[in-house]
Amino acid sequence: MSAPILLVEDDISIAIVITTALEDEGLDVVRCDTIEARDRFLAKDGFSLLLTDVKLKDGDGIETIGTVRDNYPELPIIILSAQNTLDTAVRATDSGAFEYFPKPFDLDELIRAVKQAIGTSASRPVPEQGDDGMALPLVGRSPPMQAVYRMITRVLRNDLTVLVLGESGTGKELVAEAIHQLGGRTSGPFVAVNTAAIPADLIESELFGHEKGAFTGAVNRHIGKFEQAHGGTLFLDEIGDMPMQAQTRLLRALQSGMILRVGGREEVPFDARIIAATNKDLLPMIEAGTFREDLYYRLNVVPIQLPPLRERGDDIAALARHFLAQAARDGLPGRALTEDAAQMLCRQPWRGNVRELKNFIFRLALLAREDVIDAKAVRAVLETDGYSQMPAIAPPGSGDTPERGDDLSGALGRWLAANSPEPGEIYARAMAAFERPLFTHMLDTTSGNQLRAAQMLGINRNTLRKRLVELDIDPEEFSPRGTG
Ligand SMILES: Nc1ncnc2c1ncn2[C@@H]1O[C@H](COP(=O)(O)OP(=O)(O)OP(=O)(O)O)[C@@H](O)[C@H]1O
Repeated sequence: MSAPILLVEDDISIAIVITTALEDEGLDVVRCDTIEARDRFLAKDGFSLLLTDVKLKDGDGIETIGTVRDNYPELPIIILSAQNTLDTAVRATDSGAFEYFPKPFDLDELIRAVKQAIGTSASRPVPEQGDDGMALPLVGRSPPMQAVYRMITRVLRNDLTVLVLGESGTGKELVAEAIHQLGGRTSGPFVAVNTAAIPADLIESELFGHEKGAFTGAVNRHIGKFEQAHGGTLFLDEIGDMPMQAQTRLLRALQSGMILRVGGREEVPFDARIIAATNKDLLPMIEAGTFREDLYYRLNVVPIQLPPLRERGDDIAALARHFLAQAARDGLPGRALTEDAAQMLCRQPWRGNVRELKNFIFRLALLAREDVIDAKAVRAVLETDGYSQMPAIAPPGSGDTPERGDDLSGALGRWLAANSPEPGEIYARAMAAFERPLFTHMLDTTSGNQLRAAQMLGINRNTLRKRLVELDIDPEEFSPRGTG
């Protein structure tokens, strides 16, 4: 069960309604009605979410959000307000809140936002959206993914054009599907076009359709993707690979809200939300003249940047377990993962991002000999796959970490000269060299209290716990009991 939600609300009837609704969803709620009490609770215990009113007896809930964000950077915040003004909305959004709900609000919507913010909807396979039963498996609660969810919630109630950016396999299409299914166009179709996979001479006819006789082979009228997506969402994947001529036509369509079928005489209006995606860096392409600048600005109304998997290591174990469950639903043997096995997966580089991890997990489910997959079983499949495994993080005193009086650049110089650790492993080794003295110092200061150490560091308690295991640091050694 996740940590409780802290609700700060001084209208007792609203507080009861919200608490009851959240508890009915199996969520734990702690309630208070002042900023002073809020800060006291936050300092005392870990919470999964702060749900706060604006006008409180002892101050303004938004004005003080900055301090909360500084002290608890990973805590998602949802603001509720009776001051239903644009100014409050802007201040709430600027404060970095995950979501803002003017009162009176729709309770179901609030619950949905709460679940999204704390990641429960993301960590379960979620088939609850969409009548066709299609799941929205956006797994991951790491801070970069929380930022992605925040952006997604901001575009659900409008039809703004979204540009999803990120390396291949980071989940761009999944984000587009999530926007479609959670937003207001779910009764219409979700039409995805991979512009890189269509031959250049066919792309305009694919997107905009063609009239009978428009070109040799056009024996019938063809309805293009823009029209097929009527009432729904058109997802233009790999937009960076679109030929120039098609870019021009696309720009014209976006500007006018009308399309012209190839060989057609009259423009027809289209009604589709446009979400585009690319794994390319479009700015150098604009410089090089291969991507239209005006089209870029048309598409880039709301950019959503998906982080590579290596920047959200915290999500790897959850994703791995999610894919094991998916593999079991797909008919592969049901498997579980030990903590050691999950840690080993977290140390892999996953250059192909979530897609690569997913493929690996499916192979693992197929090839493992036992139902419970341990680190040895993971290693065996990694080796058959020819993965170059990241070495274990250097234990203290191995001679491979910066020595006392030596700075990190000194150690880096030595590593580079000796080619050890190997390229590709330097970041992990440098992080270990930096984190080890940092964490031991903080544990020393807090007598081994991990929660306090994590709060002082401004990182999540679970992140600290995970890194301590990886670095083989035993917090017990710093507790008064451990030293005795
Ligand atoms: N956060 C996530 N939770 C669960 N599954 C995910 C997540 N992100 C990606 N996946 C899965 O990983 C695979 C790759 O995702 P997707 O196709 O959306 O990536 P992409 O960024 O669009 O890739 P490309 O740029 O190559 O088209 C899919 O099977 C998708 O379901």
